[in-house]
Amino acid sequence: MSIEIRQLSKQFGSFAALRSINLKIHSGELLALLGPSGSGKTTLLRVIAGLETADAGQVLFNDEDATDQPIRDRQVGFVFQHYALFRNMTIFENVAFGLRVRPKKNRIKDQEIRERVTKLLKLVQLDWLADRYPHQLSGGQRQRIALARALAVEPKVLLLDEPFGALDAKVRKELRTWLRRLHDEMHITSIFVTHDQEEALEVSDRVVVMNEGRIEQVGTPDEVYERPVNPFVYEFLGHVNLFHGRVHQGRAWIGDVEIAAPEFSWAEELAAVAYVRPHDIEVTRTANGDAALAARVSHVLSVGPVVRLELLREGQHEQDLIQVEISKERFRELQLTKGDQVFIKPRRLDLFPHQMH
Ligand SMILES: Nc1ncnc2c1ncn2[C@@H]1O[C@H](COP(=O)(O)OP(=O)(O)OP(=O)(O)O)[C@@H](O)[C@H]1O
Repeated sequence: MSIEIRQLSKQFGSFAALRSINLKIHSGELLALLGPSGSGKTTLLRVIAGLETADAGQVLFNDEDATDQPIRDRQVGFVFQHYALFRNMTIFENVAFGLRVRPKKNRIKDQEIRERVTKLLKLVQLDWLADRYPHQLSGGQRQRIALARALAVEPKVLLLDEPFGALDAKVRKELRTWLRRLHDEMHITSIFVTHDQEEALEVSDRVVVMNEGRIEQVGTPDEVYERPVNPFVYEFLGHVNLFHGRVHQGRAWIGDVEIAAPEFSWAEELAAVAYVRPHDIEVTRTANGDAALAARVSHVLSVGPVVRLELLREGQHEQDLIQVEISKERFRELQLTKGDQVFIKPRRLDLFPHQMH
């Protein structure tokens, strides 16, 4: 089922939770709604579900207007952050619930319910827990059961609101991979809300970055990470270093370091902010006669294959530490320890002249 959102707006009193949202979700896609707290992710999900009505705009399912369609006709399945499993029912009965409460004319036979529930429990790899009660399961297991329960009624759309939000980091990671695999098997159009960048980038086909009720950017994980359209997306997706500089006729300067910026050939003496990812900074022991920025190593974190350095530029404050990532091999070559002087140069950067926003 494809979904289209047209010019959707929603106010709570005088507060605008959604401001004229437009979005197309392809059939069979796994889409992440990513943004800071209060950016409108849950509200958008609830409007798509029919749990909330918008003040203006439309929701289309398979090109048909579903804006006024009641929730029971929308064929959506939900999974929320806090597993709302029924405590007094076995896991089996929890998954069967949606099928048992159907109106009589749509209800399937007991034998068929049994088969379908067993199949779903196998799908979420928890068929061995069928006779247990929710309190006898771990948090991660309960979320998988919540998903099986949502899938039982064969929804056309699956909506997940911070499904792994209440779980610890390790379980979250496992469930992410698991959700991705499950989606690849089922191909149900799915939208999940998260404020965790890594989760959105790792799991989804496309990411929708939201901020203050608006969509800032929509794209594949690679697109939004590698080519953010504005400073907000840049800062929201992973670590980024900010350098202040200037642009003039296709050249940019950060301190004495000069970098080609052909896309700004029109610029005349503009102040600019340069965004540089930690792995796009080159570190050397000596300046080799080139213009470079002098800095001092203030912290080294060398766990794993990538070494993270925190550097303090000369004349800058502690709060302006520069994060750099280099390979362990390069780190060994440089033999750096805390307090050493280094020279840095951005290898790749994105410039945002001040006048642009
Ligand atoms: N029923 C409501 N009444 C009044 N204000 C609301 C209501 N629901 C949401 N809001 C407000 O709308 C804004 C958007 O809320 P929403 O839950 O969509 O954000 P979110 O991006 O999902 O945030 P979070 O990650 O914290 O869940 C918030 O400022 C919230 O306080």
